[in-house]
Amino acid sequence: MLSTSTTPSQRRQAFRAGLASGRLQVFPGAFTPLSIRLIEDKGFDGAYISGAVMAAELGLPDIGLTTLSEVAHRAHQISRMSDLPTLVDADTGFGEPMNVARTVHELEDAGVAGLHLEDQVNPKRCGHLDGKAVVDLDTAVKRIRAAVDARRDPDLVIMARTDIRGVEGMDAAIDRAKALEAAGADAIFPEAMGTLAEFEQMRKAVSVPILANMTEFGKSELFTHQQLADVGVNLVIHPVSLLRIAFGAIERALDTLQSTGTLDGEVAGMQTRGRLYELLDYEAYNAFDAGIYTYNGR
Ligand SMILES: C[C@](O)(C(=O)O)[C@H](CC(=O)O)C(=O)O
Ligand SMILES: [Mg+2]
Repeated sequence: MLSTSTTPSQRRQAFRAGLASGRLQVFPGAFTPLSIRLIEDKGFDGAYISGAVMAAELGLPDIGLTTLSEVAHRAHQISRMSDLPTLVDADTGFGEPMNVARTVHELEDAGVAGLHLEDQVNPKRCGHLDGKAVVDLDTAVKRIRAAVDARRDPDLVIMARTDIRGVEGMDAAIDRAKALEAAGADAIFPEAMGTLAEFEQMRKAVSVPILANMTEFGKSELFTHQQLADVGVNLVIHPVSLLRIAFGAIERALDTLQSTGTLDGEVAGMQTRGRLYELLDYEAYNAFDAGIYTYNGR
């Protein structure tokens, strides 16, 4: 009721244990605080908080327009509603190394279990689009060092994302990933890998956990969890999927409403009031009220 029963530190430890478990961790993207309740209810290991989704929900493209305050606020709203560890997209860290340090503090305070910082230049782009540019190695390393040094909770997972594969190719991606690991990154997010063999190559090149981004309409095929586990990937995200699924359904329903004048035919596919209340733990609120208002201590 009201919020999670665990502390951020417990959720960070759970995230680290999951990454070290040898079992693929599956993090669907929670696009709202309510959706993390559903992800938790279905038994997933954690939830991803996507920058692309956050921007889209504000009606903005994912080109670095969202602010640290907006991201931290949303990350807090989502992270506080479940016991699952959350991994948040911190884009390029919102500025220079000192800004990156502040980003880490804000996101730590927001209760996330981990965050990733990427090596794109500002303004950044979706990692699966063409026309991206990356910063030089020194700048990329300084971002990660600043984040690692700023962290107050040693269990906060600092993940380094490299977008260099789509710009300079796989050899450059391997070199950069190694350098980011050496700079203190706890995990590597190799963006826009083309094939399973590339994931495998990356897995062999670094000793920290690696992430696979199974975003739709991107550069990677949508590999199954089994395929990813088989090449040693430690964590998979489905970052924008729930938003795409919801908006696909919403658009179809709006068309139906427009053409038929009723949503009666859509009700069977809707989440019921009962299921919504279950996710909200409505019962517990009733019980709380009953406990307070029926109290007769005299
Ligand atoms: C993972 C990602 O950074 C995100 O913000 O969710 C995006 C996802 C997308 O735009 O499909 C990305 O750059 O891959
Ligand atoms: Mg992003």
